Amino acid sequence: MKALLSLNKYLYKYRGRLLLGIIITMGARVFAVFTPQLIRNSTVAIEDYLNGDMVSIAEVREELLINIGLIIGAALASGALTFLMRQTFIVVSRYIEYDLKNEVYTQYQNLSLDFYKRNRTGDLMNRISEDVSKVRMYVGPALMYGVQTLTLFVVVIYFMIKAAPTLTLYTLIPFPILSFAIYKLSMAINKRSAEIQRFLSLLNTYTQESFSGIAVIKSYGILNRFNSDFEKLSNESKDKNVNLVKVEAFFFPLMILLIGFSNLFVIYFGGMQYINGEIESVGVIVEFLLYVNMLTWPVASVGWITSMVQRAEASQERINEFLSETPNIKNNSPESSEDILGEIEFKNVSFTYEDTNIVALKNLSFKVKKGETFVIMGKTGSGKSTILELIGRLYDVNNGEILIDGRPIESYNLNELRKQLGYVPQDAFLFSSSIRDNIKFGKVNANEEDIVEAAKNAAVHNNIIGFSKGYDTILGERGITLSGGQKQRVSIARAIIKDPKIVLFDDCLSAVDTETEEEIFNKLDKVSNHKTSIVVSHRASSAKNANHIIILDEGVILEEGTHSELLAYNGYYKDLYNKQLSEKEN
Ligand SMILES: Nc1ncnc2c1ncn2[C@@H]1O[C@H](COP(=O)(O)OP(=O)(O)OP(=O)(O)O)[C@@H](O)[C@H]1O
Repeated sequence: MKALLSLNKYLYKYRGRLLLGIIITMGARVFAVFTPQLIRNSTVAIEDYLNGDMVSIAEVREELLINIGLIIGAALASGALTFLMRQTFIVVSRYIEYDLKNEVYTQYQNLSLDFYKRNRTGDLMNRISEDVSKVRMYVGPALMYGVQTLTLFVVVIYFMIKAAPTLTLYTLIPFPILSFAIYKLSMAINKRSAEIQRFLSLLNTYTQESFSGIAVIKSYGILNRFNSDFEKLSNESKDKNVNLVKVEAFFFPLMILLIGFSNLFVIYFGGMQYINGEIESVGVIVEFLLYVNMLTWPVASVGWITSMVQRAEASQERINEFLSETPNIKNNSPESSEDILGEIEFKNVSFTYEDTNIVALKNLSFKVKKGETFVIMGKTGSGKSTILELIGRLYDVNNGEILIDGRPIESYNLNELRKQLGYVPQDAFLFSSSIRDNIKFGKVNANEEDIVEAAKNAAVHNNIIGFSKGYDTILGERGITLSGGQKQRVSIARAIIKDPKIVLFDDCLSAVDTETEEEIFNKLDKVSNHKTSIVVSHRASSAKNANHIIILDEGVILEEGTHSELLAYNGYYKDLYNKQLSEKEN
C-alpha cells in the first residue's frame, strides 16, 4: 500500500465529493438491510395467524401489504442512493485519472533526453495509459465497493446480533477462513498481475517499434520473422494471463462453498434454537438466510477489491518510479532572461555520454561572434551533433563551460534560452498534422504570411503549393508523405519562422541537392543578417561562405579557418573539397 499513498493528495483534493459518496453509500446499504427485517415481520405475522395469535385474515393481509409497500420503498430508496453512489465515486475516479495522466505527462515532458534513451516508448505509453487505468480502479470501484462492503457488514452484523446473538456467531464461523483464503489468493494475484503489467509494456514496445519501422521491415522482407516474434511474445503474454485467471477462478467457488456452510449453519443451529425456544420465531431463520445471502457479494468483493488494490499498487509503483526521476538538466534561473545577442563560446569543453561512456568532445574551445556563420565538419561520430545538443542544453557539459554573450549557459532560464534557438536536428521529425501546423509549431501566433515566407526561405514553398491541398496537406506519422529533402526543408521553415537569435543546423540539408542548398543559404543569409548560425555539414559547398570552419576529429579540432585558409592548408578540408568538386563535375 506504500506506493498508493502518493494518491492521497488527490483523495484530499476531492474530499468533499468522496465524503458525500461515503454518506450516500452508507444510506443505500442501510435501506437495503430493511428488507430481511420486513420479511421476518411478514413471516411472524403468518406464524401468529397459524398459532391463533392473530384473529382475522384481513389483519394478516394488511400487515403483509404494509410490509410489501415498505420493501418496495426501501428498495427504491436504496436503488436511488446506489445510483448517486456511482455518480460520486466513479466521477471522482475519472477526475483523479485525468489529474494523474497530466502529472505523468508533465513529468515526461520535463525529463531530459537520457531518460528517453533509457526507457522505451512502448513502456512510457503503457505507464501513462494502462497503469493509470489500473490505479483508477483503486480510487474508483475499489474504494466504492470497499465502503459499501464495510457498511453492509457493520449494519448486517448489528441487526444479526440484535435478533439472535448466538446464531450470529455460528453464521459467521466460515468468514475468517474465507478472509484468510482470499488474502492468500490476493498475494498470488498480485505477483502475477505485476508480471503481466511488465509483459504488456514489452509487448507494446515491440508493437510500437515494428509499426514505426514498418518501411524497413517490409523492404527487408522480414515480415514473417516479425510476425513470429510477435506471436511468441503474445503467446507468452496469454500464458501469463491464463495463469492469473486460474488463480482468480478459485475465488467464486471458494466463496460459494463457505457461504453455503453459513447457510447450513443457519438452518441447523437456527432450527435447533427455535425448537429449544432460544429463538422466538421461524422468521428469524428466514431473516438470517437473507442476511447471509446479502453478504455473499460483499464477501466476494473483498477478494475482488483486494486484487484491484494489489494491481493498482503494482501499477502505481511503476508510475512512481518515473515520477520520482529528476531531470538531469536543471532550470537554474526561474526568471525569464533578457534577450540574447548571439555570441557563443566553448571554453575547454569535454563531454562524455553517460550511458555509453563515449567521450564525444575533448577539451574543445572555440568562439563564434554574434551574427557569424560557423560551420562544423568532420568524420562521422566526431562530435558535431554533440556540440549543437550542448548549446540547446539537451545535455550539460562535464568539464569546461559554454558561454552565451559571455554568460554561462546554465545561468539562463532554460525555456527562454531554447526559445531563442532555432534548432534543426539531423532527423527532421514532423508531426502527423498539416504542413501549416508543422511550420507554425515554431511560432504559435504566426499568420499565413509568416508561414509562406518561412517556407519560401527554406525553399520548400514551391513544393508545398504543388500538393493538391497545399499547406493543408496532412502529413502521415513522422511526415511520411514527404520526401526526405522536403521534410528537411519543412523542418528548417519551422526553425526559422520563430526568428531565433541563433540557428543550429545539424546536417539538415543532406537530402537536398547542392543547388537547393545554396539557394537556402543565400536566402537565410538575407533574412538572418543578425543571426548567429552554426551549421553541421558533410559538404564543403555549405562551408564556402562561412566566417569560420572547424574540422573535428574524435572530439578535437583537427583544422580550422576560413574556406580559403583551409584550402591553403592542404588537409582534410582540401581533400574533401576536391573530391566533392570532381563528383559534381562528373
Ligand atoms: N545519445 C547518445 N548516447 C550515447 N552516445 C552517443 C549519443 N549520441 C552520440 N553518441 C556518440 O558520441 C560520439 C559523437 O557523436 P555525434 O553524434 O556528436 O557525432 P557526429 O559528428 O554528429 O556524427 P554524424 O556525422 O554521424 O552525425 C559518437 O561516437 C556517438 O556514437
